[in-house]
Amino acid sequence: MITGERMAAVDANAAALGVPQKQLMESSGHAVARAIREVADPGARVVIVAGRGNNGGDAFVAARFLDAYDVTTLLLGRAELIGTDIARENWDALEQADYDTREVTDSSALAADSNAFDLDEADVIVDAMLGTGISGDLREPAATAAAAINAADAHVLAVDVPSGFDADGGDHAANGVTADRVVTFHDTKPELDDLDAEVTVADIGIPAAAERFAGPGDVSLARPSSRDGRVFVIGGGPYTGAPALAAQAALRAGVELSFVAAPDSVAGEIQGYAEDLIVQPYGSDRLSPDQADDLVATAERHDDIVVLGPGLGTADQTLEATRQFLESYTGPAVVDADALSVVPEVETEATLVCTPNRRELARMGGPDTDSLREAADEIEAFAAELGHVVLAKGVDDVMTDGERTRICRAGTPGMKVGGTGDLLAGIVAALLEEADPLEAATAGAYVNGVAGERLAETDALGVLASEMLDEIPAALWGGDDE
Ligand SMILES: NC(=O)C1=CN([C@@H]2O[C@H](COP(=O)(O)OP(=O)(O)OC[C@H]3O[C@@H](n4cnc5c(N)ncnc54)[C@H](O)[C@@H]3O)[C@@H](O)[C@H]2O)[C@@H](O)CC1
Ligand SMILES: [K+]
Repeated sequence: MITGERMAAVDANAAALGVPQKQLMESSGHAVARAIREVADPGARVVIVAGRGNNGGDAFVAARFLDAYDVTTLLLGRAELIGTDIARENWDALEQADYDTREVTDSSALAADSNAFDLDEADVIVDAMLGTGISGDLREPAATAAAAINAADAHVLAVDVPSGFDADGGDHAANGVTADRVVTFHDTKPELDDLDAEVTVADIGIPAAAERFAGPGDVSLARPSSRDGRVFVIGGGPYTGAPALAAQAALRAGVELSFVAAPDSVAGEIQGYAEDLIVQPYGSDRLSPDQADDLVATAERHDDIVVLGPGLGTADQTLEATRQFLESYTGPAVVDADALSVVPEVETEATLVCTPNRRELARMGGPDTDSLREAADEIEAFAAELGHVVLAKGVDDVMTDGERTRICRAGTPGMKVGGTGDLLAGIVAALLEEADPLEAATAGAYVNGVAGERLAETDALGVLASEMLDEIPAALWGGDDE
C-alpha cells in the first residue's frame, strides 16, 4: 500500500536513478491497454475521457496500444492547457499520428442527456480524468463528465484511481466516477480495495531502489512549506560548538526561531558563534536534574521541536537530567550524542528520532557493525524494540521506524569530520515541524549528504561542518546545479 504523496516521491527518486517519469507513463499506458484487451474484443468501441494531468497522459499512451479497437480520445479542455510536458508530448503524438482525438471545451456537450460523444454506445469508457493529483470534489467539466460516465452502460475502467478518489486518505468525492475496474500503478492505494470495483496493480518498472534509497523525492515530501516553528536545542556544557551547529542548521532548514538552552558558563560562547541564535542560559556548569522540569515546560509551552544531546557530556547528573526530561516530555525530539545512552532505559511518551553513530548504536544495544547497510534488518528490529525512529549514521545511513527502512547513500568521505552529525540533528528537527519522523529522518540524511557533496566538489577532504551550513538551503530547496 502506498499513498499518492509517497508515490510522487518514489517517482522522483526513480527519475534520479535514471528511470524518468515518461518511461513510467509508457508502462502505465501499456498496462491500461492490456486491461482493456482483457474486457473487450478487438473492434470494440473504447472512449477515453482524459484530464489535463498525467492521469490523462497515461491514457494517451494506452490509445497507441489499441490500434485493433475503435478508440476516441476526448480531452477535457484545450490541449494548450495540458499541465505537464510528458502528457503533452503523448497528446501531440496522438494528433500527429492521426488518432481520433477531440478537445471538449463546452462541458454541456458532455452532459448525460446530450450524448454528443455517444458515451452510451461505448463498450469501454476509460476514466483518465484525475488520478493522484486531485483535491476536493470534481470541478467542471470533470463533474459533468463523471455524471455522464456513471450514467452510461459501458464497462468503466479507471486509470490509477477512479476520478474523485483521494489516494492519500481513501475518501471519495460525492460526484466522482464509479468504476467497474481500476488499474492502479506500482502498489495499491489506501482504501482502494474497499471500493466495489475490481482492482489490479500494474508493475510499471519502478526500481525497488527508488523506495529503499533516500532521494530527491524524499526531500520534496519533507520540505517545509513555510518559515515556521521553533527548535529548542538542549546542549552544551563541556562542548559549545555542537549545540551552535545544530541550532544554526535548523535555521538553515527553515525554522523561524532557534533556541539553545545551555549552562550560563558557556552561553556567551555559544551566542558568540552566531547572532541568529537565541541562547537561554541556566545557572549551572552543566545540565543537571534541577533544570529538567523547567526545560520540559518551556519546550511544551511553545510546541518546540527539541534537540537533546549536542555537547552535553556524560556527567552522571547530566544523564540523570536527560532521563528526567524524557520521562515527562511528550512532544517531538531529536536525541543525539551523549543523551542517546539514556533512551533504551526510559519510558517516554515523546516522539523521538534517535541519531546514533556506529559506536553510539552499539552502546544503545543495537548491532555493532562496520556496515550499517548490511545490518539494516537488525537495525530495523532494534528500532521496533526501542519504539522510536532510528537514524543510524555511517558511510550509508540507515533510517527505520521498526517497520519501514530506508538507506541514504548521499555524502562524501570528507563528512567524517566532527560536527556533521550536529548539523543532521538540527536539520531533522526542522523537518519534524511538518513531516512524519521517518520522512524527516530520511530527508534530513539526504539533505545533509547533498550539502556535503556540494562542498566536496571544491574542498575534497577539507570540508568543515560550519561551511556546510551555507549549503543546506540549496540542498533542501534545490540549487542552481541540482
Ligand atoms: N507518480 C507516478 O509515479 C506516476 C504517475 N502517473 C500518473 O499520474 C497521475 C498523477 O498525475 P498528476 O499529478 O498530473 O495529477 P492528475 O492527472 O490526477 O490531475 C491533475 C490535474 O487535475 C486538476 N484538478 C485537481 N483537483 C481537481 C478537481 N477537484 N476537479 C477538477 N480538476 C482538478 C489539477 O488542476 C491538475 O490540472 C497518477 O494518478 C497516474 O495516473 C503515471 O504516469 C506513472 C507514474
Ligand atoms: K482516473
